[in-house]
Amino acid sequence: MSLISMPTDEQIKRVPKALLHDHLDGGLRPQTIIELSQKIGYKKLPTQDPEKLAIWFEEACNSHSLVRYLETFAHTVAVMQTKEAIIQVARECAIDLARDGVVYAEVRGAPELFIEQGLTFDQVIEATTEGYKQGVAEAAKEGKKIRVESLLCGLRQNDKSQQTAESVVKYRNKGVVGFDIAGPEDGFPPTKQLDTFEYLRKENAHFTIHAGEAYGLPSIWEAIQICGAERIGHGVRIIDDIDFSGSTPKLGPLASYIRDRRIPLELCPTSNLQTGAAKTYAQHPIGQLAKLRFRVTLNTDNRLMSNTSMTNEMTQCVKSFDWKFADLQRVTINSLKSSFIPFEERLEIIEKIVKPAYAAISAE
Ligand SMILES: O=c1[nH]cnc2c1ncn2[C@@H]1O[C@H](CO)[C@@H](O)[C@H]1O
Ligand SMILES: [Zn+2]
Repeated sequence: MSLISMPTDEQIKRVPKALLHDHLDGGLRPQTIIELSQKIGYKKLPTQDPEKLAIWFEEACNSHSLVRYLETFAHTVAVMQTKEAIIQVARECAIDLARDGVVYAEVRGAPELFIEQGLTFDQVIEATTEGYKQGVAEAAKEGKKIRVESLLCGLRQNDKSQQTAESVVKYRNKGVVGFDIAGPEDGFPPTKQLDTFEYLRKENAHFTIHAGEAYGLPSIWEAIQICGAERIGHGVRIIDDIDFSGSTPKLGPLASYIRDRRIPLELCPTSNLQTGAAKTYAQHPIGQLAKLRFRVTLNTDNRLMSNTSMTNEMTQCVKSFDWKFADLQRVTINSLKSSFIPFEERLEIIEKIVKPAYAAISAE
């Protein structure tokens, strides 16, 4: 067997994975939500049964509407208002990712969502970093090596992005590697917060922008050409700028720019099925975009809301698009190349961890 062979389900579980787009408040364990809600007397959960709660989140998110999808975060955010709760959620996040075979993760969260009961931005950020540190140490005891870094999100519909961006600069090299802007896309263009992106560029800080998920090409164009995003969160609708009517696909100017400049797309297929950008996994543009050699990365977005994992996303890609070990390795290396950590540290993970493991597992 070799890199051009098809991995088994069990091998997919074991191959190293890298993740650039995962929301901290979208990945809680259902059991933890229930425990934390009982501790603080939060009464609005639809059920106290962890299995039923998991199903409730997934079904509530299958609405084909990003706005409805985002409403479910009210419950996770409600139980993450203390240092202890944030540490627990972040710790479990690192452990769960490590058990899923993830060796490098950039996990994002919006500090402004966790200050309802008096925490400061600094306390939220430090609790998150502490949680990852504890989770990484616990995973190491299980023999699983993972590195987790934070991205801080501003929200498109609010006005706290500048403060968040300043925190990204303050905590650079102290657990935080970049900025993102999330929230409802339609009606809240990122250009409304242009000053913040200009500030980040002046500070040489890294940032990505959610774009081209619920809204089309103009949103992607704005994120890249006006705001200066290094990566695109989702970006799935770039497919609208590719003409598939002839014998070979023809890229429009924006699609060409993104592919040829190697701008990373943080694709999250299962999440898109829920919010409506594609009907089935097999019809999701990731298959075509990977074939056309865009800088495609594979991500979970919200493991709780989408009932997914990196193993599941990889399994679906193998089933839907006949991906081989080489394709899984390519998206993993793409993620590492596109990560916001220093270049030599990306290379080290690629050369010392990813490539040797793919070579060994694919040779079994
Ligand atoms: O797919 C998405 N698109 C846009 N915003 C999202 C998505 N998933 C989560 N969030 C938003 O990001 C916040 C910080 O983590 C979440 O609270 C949610 O409101
Ligand atoms: Zn997202």
